[in-house]
Amino acid sequence: MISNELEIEPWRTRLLRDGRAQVRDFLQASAAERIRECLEHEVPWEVSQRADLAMEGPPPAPREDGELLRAAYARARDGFEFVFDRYRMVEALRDGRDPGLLLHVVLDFLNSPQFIEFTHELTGDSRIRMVSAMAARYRPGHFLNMHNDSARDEDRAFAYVINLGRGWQADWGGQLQFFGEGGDIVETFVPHWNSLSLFRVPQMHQVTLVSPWARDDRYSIAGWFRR
Ligand SMILES: O=C(O)CCC(=O)C(=O)O
Ligand SMILES: [Fe+2]
Repeated sequence: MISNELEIEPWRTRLLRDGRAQVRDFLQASAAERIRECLEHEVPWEVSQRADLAMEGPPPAPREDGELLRAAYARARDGFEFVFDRYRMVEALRDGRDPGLLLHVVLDFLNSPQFIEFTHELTGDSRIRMVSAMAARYRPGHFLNMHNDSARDEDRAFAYVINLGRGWQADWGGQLQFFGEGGDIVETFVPHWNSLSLFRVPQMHQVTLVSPWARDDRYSIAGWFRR
């Protein structure tokens, strides 16, 4: 599933130095295509908002989500907020939902001895023992504002994002951005097709609003390498 051409050493050095890196052409091209097909046509998406606002059923259609977005933007004035569509891969596999969905195979692969060994080599952290995963779809107007990924009940070593939006351009929004001490943006990762964004946790970051003129949705599989 991972590209045979991937060189690990340069990325490991970069991660040690900067605490973040973006690897291009991460998956084998055919795997990236097949997973993207699954994300686009087979996944039963749900709206992801803050837990206290849980919404039942599928997300509203693009032109019918104005009210949901306006309410989220209003709440975002007061603090941490996000809206995007998600599919909780770990829970779905555990609960036996959606049999035959390719994402189940992906989750098993991410937790195979072979992939866990790869996370050790890539990050230099040999205490990583599992990989969590969720699929995400950011449509125009979706966003995830500033947060640091720390969690009380999980030992998250690194966050990862496999980006599967096609031909993503820097002016489509949906950028993964990192904040420095002074509140400036210190690095931006454009979610290029089939790239792997990787960063040490905790670290302040955001996903900027996806533009109305984006010609694709920002699809991804993301989660944490956990100890
Ligand atoms: O999609 C991304 O680039 C980052 C997502 C993220 O920060 C998260 O899900 O916590
Ligand atoms: Fe995050």
